[in-house]
Amino acid sequence: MNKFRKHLVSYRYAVKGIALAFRFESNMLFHLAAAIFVILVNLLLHITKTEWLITLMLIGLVWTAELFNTAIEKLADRITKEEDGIIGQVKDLASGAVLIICGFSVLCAAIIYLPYLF
Ligand SMILES: Nc1ncnc2c1ncn2[C@@H]1O[C@H](COP(=O)(O)OP(=O)(O)OP(=O)(O)O)[C@@H](O)[C@H]1O
Repeated sequence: MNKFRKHLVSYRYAVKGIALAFRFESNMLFHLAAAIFVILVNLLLHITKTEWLITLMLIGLVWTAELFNTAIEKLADRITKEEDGIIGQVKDLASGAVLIICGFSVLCAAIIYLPYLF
C-alpha cells in the first residue's frame, strides 16, 4: 500500500473511532447537543469572528477530551474489570480532564454571551 493510500485509510479508522465514541459513551450525545446549542446561540447573537473561533475550539477540545476519556476507560477495562485502586484513579483522572475543559468552556461561554444579553 503506498503512503498516500495508507494515509487515507487512517482517516477511515479515525472516523470509525468517532462513531465508536458515540456508541460507547452516552455523554457524546450530550456534547453533540451542547455543540449544536452553542452554534445556534452564536448565530442568534451575531458574535464576532474571534468569539466564533474560541467557541469552536472549545467544542473541539471537549470532544477530544471525551474521546481520550473513552479510550482510556476501554483500555482500563481491558486490563481488569475487577476492583483495582489504580484503575479507579486512572478513570477518575480521565473524567477529571473532561470536567476541567467543560468547566472552562462554561466560563468562557458566560464571558462571551453575558455582555450580549445584558
Ligand atoms: N476496575 C475498577 N476499579 C476501581 N474503580 C473503578 C473500576 N472501574 C470503575 N471504577 C470507578 O467507577 C467510576 C466510573 O467508572 P465507569 O467505567 O463506569 O466510567 P463511566 O461511568 O462510564 O465514566 P464517564 O462518565 O467518565 O464516562 C470510575 O471513575 C472509577 O472511580
